[in-house]
Order: sequence, then C-alpha cells, then structure tokens
Amino acid sequence: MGNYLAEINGLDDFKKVKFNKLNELAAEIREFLIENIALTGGHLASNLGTVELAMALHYYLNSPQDKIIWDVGHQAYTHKILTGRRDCFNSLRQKNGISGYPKCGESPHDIMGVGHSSTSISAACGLALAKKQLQAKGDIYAVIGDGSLTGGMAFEALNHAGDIQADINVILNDNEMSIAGNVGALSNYLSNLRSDPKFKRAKEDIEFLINKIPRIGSTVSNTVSRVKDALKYSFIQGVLFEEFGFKYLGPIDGHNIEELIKYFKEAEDFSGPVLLHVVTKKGKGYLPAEENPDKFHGVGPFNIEDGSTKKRKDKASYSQVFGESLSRLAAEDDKIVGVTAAMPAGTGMNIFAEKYPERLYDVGIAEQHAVTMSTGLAKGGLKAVCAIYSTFLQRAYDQVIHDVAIQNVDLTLALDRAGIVGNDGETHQGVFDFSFLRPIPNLVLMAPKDADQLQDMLYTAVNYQGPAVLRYPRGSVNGNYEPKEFKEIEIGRAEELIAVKAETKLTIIAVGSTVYPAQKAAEILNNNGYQTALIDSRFVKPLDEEMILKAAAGSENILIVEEQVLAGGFSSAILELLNDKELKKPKIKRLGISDQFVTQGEMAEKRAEYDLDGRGILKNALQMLDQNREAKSLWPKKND
Ligand SMILES: Cc1ncc(C[n+]2csc(CCOP(=O)(O)OP(=O)(O)O)c2C)c(N)n1
Ligand SMILES: CC(=O)[C@@H](O)[C@H](O)COP(=O)(O)O
Ligand SMILES: [Mg+2]
Repeated sequence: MGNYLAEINGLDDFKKVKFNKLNELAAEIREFLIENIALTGGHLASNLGTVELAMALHYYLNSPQDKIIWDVGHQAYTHKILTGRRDCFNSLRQKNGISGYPKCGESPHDIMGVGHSSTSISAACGLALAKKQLQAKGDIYAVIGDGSLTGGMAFEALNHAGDIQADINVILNDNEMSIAGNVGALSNYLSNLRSDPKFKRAKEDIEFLINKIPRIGSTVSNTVSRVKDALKYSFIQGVLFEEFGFKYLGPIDGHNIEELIKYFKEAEDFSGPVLLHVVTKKGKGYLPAEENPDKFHGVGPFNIEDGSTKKRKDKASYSQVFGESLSRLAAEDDKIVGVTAAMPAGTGMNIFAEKYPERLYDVGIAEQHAVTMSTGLAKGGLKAVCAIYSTFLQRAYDQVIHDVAIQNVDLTLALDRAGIVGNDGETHQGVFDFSFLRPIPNLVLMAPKDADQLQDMLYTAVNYQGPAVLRYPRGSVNGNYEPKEFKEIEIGRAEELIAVKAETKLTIIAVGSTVYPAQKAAEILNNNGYQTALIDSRFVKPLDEEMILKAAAGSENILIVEEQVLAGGFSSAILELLNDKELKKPKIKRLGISDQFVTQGEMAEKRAEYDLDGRGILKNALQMLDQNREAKSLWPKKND
C-alpha cells in the first residue's frame, strides 16, 4: 500500500493523487477510519460505506463552490478527512474536538450543519433557487441515505424540487439499512430497483422503444398511451422518481469511483433535478461491521481484532429498563402497542419487539407520523406507547399539540435521551423538552430519578387517562435495577426525600437525573452542619404546588436543579408558581443550562461543566449558604 493519506491536508493535495491510485487511497482511508473510531467511537459502519462516494464527489467537484450537503452527516468522515481535518481525527466527538457531523464554522466545505435527518434535499433546493436568482456558479449535490429518505421532509423537498425543476443532484446512498433494517414501501421499491433483473435493461433503450410507438387515431391512441404507461412502469428504472420530475440514474456501484464519476458527468447533461441511485454496503471492508451494521452504526471504543466493545457495560440503561418494563406490562395487557421512528434498539423497543414483534410499529424516520399514528392507535382502542429521543420529538411539536393534547388523547410518549447526551453534540442534546412541553395543556410530564421510578412512571403513564410524557436520560440508570412490582404514582405528587424542618437553611428541589447528585450534595451538607432539605419533584407538570409552597415558606434558600435549559423549564415553573401566589420569596438559585447550545463531550464532563453533578450542586449550595466555604473541601476525595 502507498502512503497517500499522510500527504493529504486538503482538497488540493487530494486532487494531486493520480486517478489510478484512488483505490489505494480508499483502502488507507478505511484503515484510518477503523483505527481512529476504535479509539474515539463514532459512526463507523455508515462511514465505511461512503469512502469511495465522498472521494468521487470531491475528485470530480470543486468544493466549496460546488456544494455537497450530507444528510444527517453521520457518514461524512471521509469528506472531513479530505477537506483538511485528517490530523484532528483523534479528537472526533470529544470535548473541544471536531464534530461527528458537518458543522458550520468547522470548515467552509461543511455547507449545512446537520445531525437530524432528511434535511438535505430542502437545503439543496434553497441553494439552487438562490444560485439561480443571484446567477451564482456551482453544482449542488445532496447525499441522502435510504433511511433518511423515509423522513417526511425528504418527500416534501422531492415534491417541490421536481415541480420547480430545481437544478440539483440528489445522491441516494442506498445500503438497505437505516440504523436497523430500513422499513417502508419506498424501501421495498428500492430493493426491486436493485435486484429485479428486468430493471437492469438499459433505460435509454426502453425509452427509445416507447417513443417509437406511433401516435395514431384518437381511440387507438388511448390504448397506445395505456400500453406505453404499462411498458414504462414495467421497464423504466426509477419511474417513481421520474414521476416526481427527477431524472433517475442508476443503480450505480457506490464503491466504484470511476463509475460514480461517469454518472456525475452524465448528470450534467440534465438541467433539472437528477436522482443518482448509488448502492453501497454499510460497514464495507471491516467484517464485524459488515456482519453487524446496526451494532457498528454508532459505536463506542472497540477492539479492532474482533469488534468487541472496550467499555464494559455493568449497569442497565434507561432504555433497557423501559423496554423490559414495557414488555412486562404488555404481558398483562394485550392492548399495549409500541411505536418507534427508526430507533428500535436505541429506545429499547427492540426488547419489546423480541417478545411482541407484531405489536411494535417501526414507521421509519417519521417522528411526526409516529406521534399522530399513535393518536390513531389510541382512538382505535389500543394503548399506544411511542418512544422517541427527546431531540427528535422536536420534529413533531405540532403533532403533540394538535393531535395529542388538544384532543386529550390517552397515550404515552416516552422521551429517551433527554438531557445532556454527550458526544453527538449540539444537534442531539435533549435539553429543551421541559420548556416546549410544559406550556401545553392536558399533558402530564414526569421524569424518573432511577430505574425503580422509571418502572413506576411507565406504569402510571400507561394507566393514566390522557396524554402522559416521561423523559429519561441516555445511558446507565442511577442506583440499581431490578424488575419490581409496578406501583402507581399519584399524578403531580412530589416526594420529600429529606424533610423541610424548622431549622432548614436550604431546600434543593430536583427532578429526574439531577435527584441523585442533589441527594449526594444534600447529605454532605447535612453532615457538615448545613441543614438541607431535598424534594424530588417527580413531575414537571403538574407541579406539587403544596409541597413547593411549603418548602418556600420554610427555607431561606431554595436551589432548583434541572438537566435542561433554564429558559421556560422546571425552575421557571417554580418561579412562576411563587410569583403567582405572591409569596414572600426565599433566596432562589437555579442550576441548569444557560442560553447556549451544549457542545459535545462525555456526558459526565458536560454535566460537570454546567454544575449538574454532585460536586457542582454542592458548590452552588455552599455559595448560597456560606460565601467563604470552598466546595472542594467538603467533597469526599474518592467519591464523585
Ligand atoms: C429526525 C431524526 N430521526 C432519527 C435520527 C436517528 N438516525 C440517525 S442516522 C439514522 C439512520 C439513517 O439511515 P440512512 O440515511 O440510510 O443512513 P445509513 O446509516 O444507512 O448510512 C437514524 C434513524 C436522526 N438523526 N434524525
Ligand atoms: C446519527 C444519529 O442521529 C444517531 O446515530 C445517534 O448518534 C444515536 O445516538 P445514540 O448513540 O444515543 O443512540
Ligand atoms: Mg441506509
């Protein structure tokens, strides 16, 4: 193997590589990806699949004048390497390091900041319209996966782009996979395009033949036109896209740079939108990833020899507790059904599906549809439990208001990955849900502090007659996990973990993931003579007004902690309550996320940055109580 990669510090260097050496470079890039992601973690399988595609695009195009927009962006590592970021790859997804996604500001070649799916065709469409109006130069390419094409926005954009004949090229990167196997009618259609031998007939030949059929007399012409249509539907590849106004080219071997470039050239002959159907293999070149593309979709540090993960998981995750609890509930109630928007494993719904495959609906990357379809399931008499990552529920905000809350529909929304998510960075943090859900009438909103509470809250939500939302964090549960007997929690009832007493100096009010660290801080404070009470609010809506008002009346200081933005969230709700009751307010301090996007880093690291760990809570409590005391001196040395 040559040593081409070491010389590549940007596109100029890349373009100097001889065409007949590109395959050697591709092999080097694959090795580089595997070695680096084995250390940092990242989206390995998707990136192994797009090495040649990214190379072909950058070899042929002239970025950034020509614009490449990566959908989701989790497959754009080769693009990052070629555009001058090779030597930062050891910082991928780490605090202050390069992002795992294209990110504006990181490079002029990252045209769109991404992380959520199905945005690329819309962005390309806008760029094409701007280019036309401003008479600017440059080709516009959107690269979208077959999974991301299941998202509604992608269809909205195809619809518009085809109609206005936007001058864009859409590369459909078809690897037959979303994170899990891809789903949906479109996915079935793509399978046919890839595999059915009759579609292999040269498209131009068929079109030529159809056009040869003479146009004659009106009665005959109707029949001829029907025959033409039938022929067209039988033989023309990509007719669905053609009907949308796109020129379809493909299927194209996405691991053959020469073939890719040949088709890019061919696309230039058309002035309107072109869809290039590129077939790739997820995980290409690394056997463990080829065999298990879902495991290697997003992976933590791993051992290259066998693909085994480096960090041992000794504790259950919230998603696992959710999946197992839902399965236990479903065993007792056959009306319970699950809904996921392309995240069965991420949300723990795969556990439910193992037991009840016919009761889980994976709708693809379609959060809006998932929420409204859950409404339909509920109205039809079932108990729908729809699990979505907090960040992706942002897509379905109107559906929550319009289709769920206004109609007071009896369903459960389980928001996974709520709060700080870590290495995915700004686009994936689930730090807005308290604020965007709290103003919505009829919703009940709760957040478990640990595995026990998650079990009880799920049980409570499923039995509650109306829309109930529970939100819980990414990763391991606080405390231990044992499947337990379910207990219903009284809606809106907080729990006083350390009682407010006459001598209480400070009351900490926490919710969800912040309760355990708050408890640790409160214990240290009490052990050091600072009388501290602790309330686990459990609910963000409705609040336990009685308990909070009592705490406010009985404490000189209140510290409110939430893993969420401060604007409009849990602490805002408490401030509003105290204000509306015209209570003489105690001194109040709020801990949460200030008005900024949370950047990437390990979850613990980021929590510490916002003082949301035990140490940070203790520090802030002491600052309220005793300006001169240092938190460091109280925090036990070995215990974090
Ligand atoms: C709105 C939204 N929902 C869910 C996700 C989670 N997600 C990230 S990548 C992915 C699968 C994408 O599949 P595809 O586009 O085919 O790319 P591949 O992973 O196959 O390369 C999903 C579901 C997301 N990023 N955005
Ligand atoms: C690209 C994307 O959106 C997902 O792959 C995401 O990175 C998954 O995050 P989790 O690792 O938290 O499931
Ligand atoms: Mg795919």
